[in-house]
Amino acid sequence: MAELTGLKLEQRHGKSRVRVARVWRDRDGKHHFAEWSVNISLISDCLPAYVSGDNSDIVATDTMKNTVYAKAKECSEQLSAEDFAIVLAKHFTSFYQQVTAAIVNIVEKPWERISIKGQQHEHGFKLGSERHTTEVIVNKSGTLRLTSGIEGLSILKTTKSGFEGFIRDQYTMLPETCERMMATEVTASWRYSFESLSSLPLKPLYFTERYMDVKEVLLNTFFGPSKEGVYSPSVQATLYEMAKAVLGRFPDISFIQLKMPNLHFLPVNLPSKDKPVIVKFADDVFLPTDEPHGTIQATLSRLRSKM
Ligand SMILES: O=c1[nH]c(=O)c2[nH]c(=O)[nH]c2[nH]1
Repeated sequence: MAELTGLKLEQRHGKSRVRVARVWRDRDGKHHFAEWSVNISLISDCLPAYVSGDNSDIVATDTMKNTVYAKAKECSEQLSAEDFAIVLAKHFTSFYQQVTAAIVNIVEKPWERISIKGQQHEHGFKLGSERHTTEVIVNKSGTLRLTSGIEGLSILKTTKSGFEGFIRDQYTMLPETCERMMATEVTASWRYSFESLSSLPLKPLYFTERYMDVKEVLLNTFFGPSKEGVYSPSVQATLYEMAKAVLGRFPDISFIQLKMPNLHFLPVNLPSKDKPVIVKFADDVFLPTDEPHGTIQATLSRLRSKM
């Protein structure tokens, strides 16, 4: 932020959607692979570029793009999207005197190792669905804010869901039910409690493992045990249970946000002029819709950090 005469300027500049893929080859022939789309945004002292056309303090966004490839090359061991974002943010804040903070976002493409005849393939991958996301904000002083997440996690259960006891008024048509489908596309993001570069865990792939574990906790809570499942009285209640399970299980997560649209499957009834009816709904034939849909979101955080 800079004060000009009677004006205030807040600015940042960066490069979006820098796509990079990296292969790491083990000595025994196994390959590891990641594909990332990287967004970089730098907060830097480059006021003259805005007010007098003097670019001498500008880190070119083209340089930012090239840095992604150079750092990907330098990372000779497989690393998480979080750690790659940290590598980049650390570089920008330490290498350039002008840069006071770097914000790096990464979306990882869900390439999953394929299995052929039950055996993990050495170098074959197929595209999955949900995506691993991360955002890191690093300041010159070494303070950090690290957020990770999931987007596009589409999940559905065909029973053990209902919605009853809600406000009824002159506009309420929705019948109460204790038997319905429940479908959503989860967007989750959670903040880690590490607040400086020096407090980050050193274990390789720590954040990749955490991502997998958080996803598992979210899914286990949504679905319940394989045979009996778990009853959901509302998307709200299930969302809360999911968020609570994550904070309960992972002491290094201080905050989680969940967005869970309620994707409706409407009962189909086809009346007939003559009896009997053509289709009488019996929890079997549905009309899937995504418009309009309910939007339910919440954040859950600790009042005091467990760390
Ligand atoms: O789980 C639900 N929560 C709602 O807030 C809501 N509103 C609605 O029409 N159906 C549902 N279902």
